[in-house]
Amino acid sequence: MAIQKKHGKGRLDKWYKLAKEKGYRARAAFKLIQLNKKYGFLEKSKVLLDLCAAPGSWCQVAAEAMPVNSIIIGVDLSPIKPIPKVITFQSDITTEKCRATIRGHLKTWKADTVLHDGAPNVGTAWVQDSFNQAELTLQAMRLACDFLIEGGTFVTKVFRSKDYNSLLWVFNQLFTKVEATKPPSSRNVSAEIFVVCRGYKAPKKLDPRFLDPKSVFAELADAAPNNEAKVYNPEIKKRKRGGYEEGDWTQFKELPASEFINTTDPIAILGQYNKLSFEQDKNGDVALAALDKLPETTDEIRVCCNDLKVLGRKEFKMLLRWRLRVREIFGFPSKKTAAKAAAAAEEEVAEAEPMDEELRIQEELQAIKDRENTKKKRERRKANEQKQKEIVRMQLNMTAPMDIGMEEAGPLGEGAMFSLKTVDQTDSLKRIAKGKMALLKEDEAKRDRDSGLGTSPESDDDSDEEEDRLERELDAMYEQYNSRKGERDSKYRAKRARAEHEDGEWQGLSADEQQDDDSEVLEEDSDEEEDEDDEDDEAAKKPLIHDLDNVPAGADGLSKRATRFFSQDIFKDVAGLISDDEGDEEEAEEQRAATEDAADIVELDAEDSDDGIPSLQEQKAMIKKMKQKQQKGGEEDGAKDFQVVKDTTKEDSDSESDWEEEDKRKNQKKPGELDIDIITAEAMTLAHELATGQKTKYDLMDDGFNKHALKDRDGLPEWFIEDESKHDKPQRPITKAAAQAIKEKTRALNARPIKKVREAKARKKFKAAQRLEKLKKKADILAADEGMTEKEKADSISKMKAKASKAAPRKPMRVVVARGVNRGVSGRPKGVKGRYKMVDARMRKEMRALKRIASKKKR
Ligand SMILES: C[S@@+](CC[C@H](N)C(=O)[O-])C[C@H]1O[C@@H](n2cnc3c(N)ncnc32)[C@H](O)[C@@H]1O
Repeated sequence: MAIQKKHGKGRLDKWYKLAKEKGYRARAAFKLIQLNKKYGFLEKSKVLLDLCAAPGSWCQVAAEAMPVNSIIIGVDLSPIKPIPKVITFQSDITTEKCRATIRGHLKTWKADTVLHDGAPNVGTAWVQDSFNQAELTLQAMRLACDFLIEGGTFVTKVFRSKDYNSLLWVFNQLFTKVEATKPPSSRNVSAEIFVVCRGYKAPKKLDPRFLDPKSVFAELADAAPNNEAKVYNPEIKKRKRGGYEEGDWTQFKELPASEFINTTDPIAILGQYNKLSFEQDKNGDVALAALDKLPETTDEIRVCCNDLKVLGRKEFKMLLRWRLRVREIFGFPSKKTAAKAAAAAEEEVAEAEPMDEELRIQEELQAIKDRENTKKKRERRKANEQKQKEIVRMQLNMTAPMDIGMEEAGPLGEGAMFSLKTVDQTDSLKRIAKGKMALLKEDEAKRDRDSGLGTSPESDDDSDEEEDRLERELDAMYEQYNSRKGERDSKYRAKRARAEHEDGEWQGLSADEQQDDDSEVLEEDSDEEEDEDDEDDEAAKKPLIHDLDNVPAGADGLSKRATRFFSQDIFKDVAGLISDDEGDEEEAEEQRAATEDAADIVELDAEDSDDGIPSLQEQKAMIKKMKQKQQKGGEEDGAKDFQVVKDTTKEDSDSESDWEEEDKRKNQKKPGELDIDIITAEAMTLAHELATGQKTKYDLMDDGFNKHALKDRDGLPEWFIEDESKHDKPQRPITKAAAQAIKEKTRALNARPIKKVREAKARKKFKAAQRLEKLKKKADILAADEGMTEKEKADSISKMKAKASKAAPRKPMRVVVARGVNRGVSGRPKGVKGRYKMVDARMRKEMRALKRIASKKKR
């Protein structure tokens, strides 16, 4: 039976064909080629371990790319056909036997790179089917940890699943750089993604939990429910995709209201339960009965307690306030009473053991100082809160900056709320990005919650303060929610940053922004932090914020912005722009002269913006200068090498190239006008978007960075390049109007006669001119003839004119029937001169019949 080829998912795609053509055993080879192109780990490796290597295309690629005499070991459940320069064996990578075999092959060597492209369910040992991909990856990493050299690279395939983040977290603990990427040859429909982990930390002792699937994958699944969010932000309801919580199969949860009063964690109750009930049997809980009778337990409170799940922020606050009041009535320890008790105890101690006079004064002073400090702190906090509120009001155009004294310090001034002072070092920023801040905040929040809502004796003291705090937290959470919502959209974020940038006020990323950007990187343990490598230390010393204003102007007189722009690599070879320090003196002198002229123009508006890109005027000025210089240079060079001669061919063809002349005249640009012709609908759409301000130059720059930007086509076959060229560009939008405009333009172009017709017309014109010339000469001779009367002369001239203007009669078309010797003849049939038309007998008959019918109808 013929082997049936798989066509699902477009299995036989271009990568498949290319793999066949290049002799790779699987299309997967290109994934490794592309990963290596990006990260370049193969060329640097001398020892490589390929886990799950069958059929062996990765080994083939490794053998090609790694230095000669490298050691390559491939292992798989399935057998691997021998590959030159590669050691292969059949084994299960999750077994001890496999580890021992690898050790036997490697001896004392360590691997520079470990590859893993394993996928369960595809091997021959179906016992392994239950093993899921994430666990297999963890097993592969276990082997990597055993055999990798310090600083080594581990490349693994991972599937985007719920375990993905857990795996990334583990990778981050063990490697200094972890990046996830999807090479172009990986099918878009596949959930696979490749993680390249570089810089193996090679810890002396590895916590076994890192490699234990149970602890790695369980950790995140059992995250504590965020009751605070439920209570403080009840409007945002998250669906629980996992269904019921483990071991808790009841949907509706009820609790006696007295428990809510007693509890030390009211937030948890409000977040978890559906109802706080006042109902009970006779002789039930006395506290609940008393609570039921209290005047504070109003009808409103009862209604709220009846269904906690429908409550909003306001109602939750009301319940919390009610709890505090009831606790006071019931005589629960509060902040005030606890403070009093503490003071009394202190006094008692003081009485019992009278202090030395000096010590006492000192302590008193200290106490006064402490009191003052706390008072100041409170005031500062209040002022800050006030300021924040004012800022929000200002953003809503409700107040002016002077109302809150912002005109002096500015929003980033000293002591300002959004000052970047705290994150001006890369390490601080990294810490924040890695989630330290989040942990800290969470801890603080937890502490606040514990102390603020009843756990500590202080908490119940001052209900006003409590309310204030609640209010603040609720406001802050709402603010956070709003800003997160906006910032989740990267486009919005980029736009906002750009807007700030353009205003010249943007001074880096805020901690929050950075945190959001790196949200995929999980928090690190503080112990691990100490393990940060030298590279990080070095980076930490580098300041994060550079003062762009203090960058000195270029020595060549260009503005800072222009200097930075023209110092890019692409301008390296352009003479006359930026002189090379090491270049020869004369050349530098010449170039300086040219750039100085350009700088005069460029300097005008370059000063006030610092985005590193010259404005359009600057660029135009530079281009103009460059052109002038090139022209000048060209003329000079030309004068040296060539002799300028008159173009005689031009004269001859003058009459024939009238069309071209006309075209040129039409297309001639005014001085300073750019030579741009919009010929595609995409370009037209883009031009329109630019003109109407829907797109900016920054958007264009952003668009330039896409997955097609850095494609290399060296060594690829023609058919592949041809196929690629159809799809390897970003799909730009086209508007209906732009497409229509281009259609019109093409139609107008098509309406113009083609070159041959133009030439024929020109020839005709030329001949007519010749005839006219002849006629003129004859007319002159006639006019000079003295034997003719004036009338005779006039008649002869008009006859000559009529004759000249009369077109030569067209020779009739000859119809040649494709029969006999003429059957199947291509080109002119033998013995036929002049215009002809080949017809077959049937066609001639049909044409005659048609004529007959037409003439009959006329009659
Ligand atoms: C996608 S293929 C690898 C392709 C390979 N990278 C190449 O370039 O040819 C996945 C391989 O993982 C192997 N595999 C799955 N579970 C394994 C295990 N527990 N031990 C060893 N190999 C395993 C399968 O046998 C299969 O050959």
